[in-house]
Amino acid sequence: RDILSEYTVRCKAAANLVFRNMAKILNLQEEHLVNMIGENSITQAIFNYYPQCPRPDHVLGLKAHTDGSIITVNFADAEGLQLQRNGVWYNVPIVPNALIMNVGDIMEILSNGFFKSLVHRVVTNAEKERLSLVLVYTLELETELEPVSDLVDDKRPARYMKIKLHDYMEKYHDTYATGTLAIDGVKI
Ligand SMILES: O=C(O)CCC(=O)C(=O)O
Ligand SMILES: [Fe+2]
Repeated sequence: RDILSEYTVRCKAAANLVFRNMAKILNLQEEHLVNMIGENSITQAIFNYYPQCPRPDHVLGLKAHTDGSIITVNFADAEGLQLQRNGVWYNVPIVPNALIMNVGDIMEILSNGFFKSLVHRVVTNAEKERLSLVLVYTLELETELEPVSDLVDDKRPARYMKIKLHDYMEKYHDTYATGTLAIDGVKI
């Protein structure tokens, strides 16, 4: 428990570094996202265990989805994670001592679509079991989600409707079950 606690504190520092750089890319004040997220941030730690599977051609470890997070930080002990780009699946390599970070739905909404939530999945492996520790950075469920006002103007109107995170997560779980993407349901 102590190790996990220390790990989350250290990853928060890494996540904040990413939020500062994302803010810069968006031409916002460097601390804009850190401050905004800091006020009501929640971190969830999820362990995923994928046993060896004799039929990887028939069985997925985790089906295609985006994360309902701001960003997700993933530490895995083997390959298996795949990301989708332009309809093609790519393996995410394991780089020693490196973490995998991906943008989630909340960041796509906050950034008014500048950053896109990553479609990803996990494939199974006949020879190896696999373990991943996923840190999901999210917000209090009462948070009203909408694009950052500085990123909305006449030239680039809001591309996502305002929605309470609680209601968004309900859509998220429903669409996860049906295999569609919740983010598509809040686009204007
Ligand atoms: O196991 C992994 O590497 C990814 C897990 C994942 O995508 C998730 O928990 O949302
Ligand atoms: Fe995921």
